[in-house]
Amino acid sequence: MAVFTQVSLEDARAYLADYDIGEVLHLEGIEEGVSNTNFKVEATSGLYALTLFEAATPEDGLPWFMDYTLYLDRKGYPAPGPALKRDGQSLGRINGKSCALIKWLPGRWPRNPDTRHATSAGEYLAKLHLIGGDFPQIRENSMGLAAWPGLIARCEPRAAGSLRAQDILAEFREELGFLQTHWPSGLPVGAIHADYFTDNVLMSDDGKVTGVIDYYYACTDAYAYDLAVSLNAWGFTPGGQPMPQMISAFIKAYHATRPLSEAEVNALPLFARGSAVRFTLTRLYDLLNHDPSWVVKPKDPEAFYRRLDYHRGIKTGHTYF
Ligand SMILES: Nc1ncnc2c1ncn2[C@@H]1O[C@H](COP(=O)(O)OP(=O)(O)OP(=O)(O)O)[C@@H](O)[C@H]1O
Ligand SMILES: N[C@@H](CCO)C(=O)O
Repeated sequence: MAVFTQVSLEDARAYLADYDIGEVLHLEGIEEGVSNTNFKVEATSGLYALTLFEAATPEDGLPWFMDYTLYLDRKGYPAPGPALKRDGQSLGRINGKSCALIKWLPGRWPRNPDTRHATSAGEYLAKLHLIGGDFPQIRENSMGLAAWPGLIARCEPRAAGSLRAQDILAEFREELGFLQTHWPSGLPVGAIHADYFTDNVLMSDDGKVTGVIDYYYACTDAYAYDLAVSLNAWGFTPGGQPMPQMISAFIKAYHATRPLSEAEVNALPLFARGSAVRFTLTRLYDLLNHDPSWVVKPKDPEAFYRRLDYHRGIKTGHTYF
């Protein structure tokens, strides 16, 4: 469940009085999600999501996230742009947390995605880069290559009690050396989503993208890195086994919409290794610091760890096609 902070209908009405959204009719806590508190808001002017930002979302990134999603929304991309208060602000505070009222987007994220879903998702990732890539504000990737040594160090104290975690961290220290030496540079860079997982892509019943949500890791980085993150998210079974037909459907649709340069294709295996390390580490950190009394279940780091071996065996990015 993802209602970490309670908000009553009265609290919400008092806060939302600063917006021109009509009367607030209904407020419903959203069970899904692991990072922030979300409510569905029904007002006479339509549906919205009220998000309260919890500790996992960096406070100093909030203005960037709001401006970026507003930019995307205004350019016609299906992003949940923030509603603005009468004073023009998109951010506020409710019950001690920073919050935003954002557009409610239709659709449901695909529970059992097939190549049809992967095709539409690949097309919309490319559109995100084409439409929003030139967003003029810069935000460093706080979960990029430079952050991984620190993430390993933060996992280490808790890993003392787990031989498996120690093995993974020892291997990652070596892998990191390789990634740092070979990390591609000089590729096209712009605003990227950086967390384009199936549960962040809403779709219609016929498998077409209707909304892309959750921009709270978005940043300025290589488009090909965003593609590698997404291939890891869409192209593997929940247990971490590759599904080459899903990888192929996703990358072909991406390439048909935003053609990749040869240098970008060549960078993909390394970027995919890096992204496998990134998500294994954040999941491992969450698992090592998990308190069994918490209702949110930690995600499985092993499933991401398994992706690493697959990408190590890929000699050229053309294999993904
Ligand atoms: N703008 C929106 N439009 C429609 N549905 C939304 C919107 N925002 C959130 N939701 C719904 O709420 C659920 C949880 O939201 P979200 O994934 O953003 O939670 P989170 O805790 O911030 O993220 P995560 O679990 O990925 O870290 C989504 O799966 C979606 O069903
Ligand atoms: N998408 C991430 C979690 C939230 O960013 C994961 O699956 O590990």
